[in-house]
Amino acid sequence: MNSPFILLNYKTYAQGTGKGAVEIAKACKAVSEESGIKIAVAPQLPDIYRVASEVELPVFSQHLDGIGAGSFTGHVFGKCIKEAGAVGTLINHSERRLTLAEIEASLKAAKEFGLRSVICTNNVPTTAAAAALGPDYVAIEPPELIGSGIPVSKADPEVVSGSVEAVAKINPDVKVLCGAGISKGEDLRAALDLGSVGVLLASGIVKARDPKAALEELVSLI
Ligand SMILES: O=C[C@H](O)COP(=O)(O)O
Repeated sequence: MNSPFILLNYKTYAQGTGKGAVEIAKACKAVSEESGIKIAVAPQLPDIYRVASEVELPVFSQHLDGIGAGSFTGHVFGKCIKEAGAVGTLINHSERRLTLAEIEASLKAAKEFGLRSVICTNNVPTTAAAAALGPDYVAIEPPELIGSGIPVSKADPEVVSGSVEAVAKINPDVKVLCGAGISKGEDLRAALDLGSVGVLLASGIVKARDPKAALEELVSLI
């Protein structure tokens, strides 16, 4: 089996801001090396350069706009996050929703700048639609379970297995992540058993008293 992929989104949690962004990335690197499991982090945009410069770990952006160089004040430009050290980006996170046209434009920008793409979705039909666009990953996250501590892989296994099935029919090159409420080893194990290749998670690790110990527990059943 290929290594599962764990993508840790820092959101705007205070613990994952500034210096904390680097400390959590160091914990991720240590656990990735100990376990052999691929771990990447998505800090806030102004922390991308800092984290990527100080820790040898894949860094993702939390968002990317489908714009190019020019008159786009306040937008997130693919070239800029790439040069800051990002290797990929979330697109359409539940807390940063986009229109379908914007999702397609963001994905195009990600491809243009060689950034890996993770399109977030909220149910099986939107996962199917996202897969049709051809990102590297889709990440299925029922919004009601985000930050709840109730793992999607246990509370709503059908949305994960249904997404895996839908994506396999539409574009088998697209890999499926799942997220929302994932924090324990058994949640990750269940997510993989449902056919996803990994998880997108946040609060269970970023807000943990000891993020390294929480990560070690997360990968303990792999
Ligand atoms: O990007 C991460 C997801 O929104 C899941 O967040 P959570 O692990 O805090 O439920």
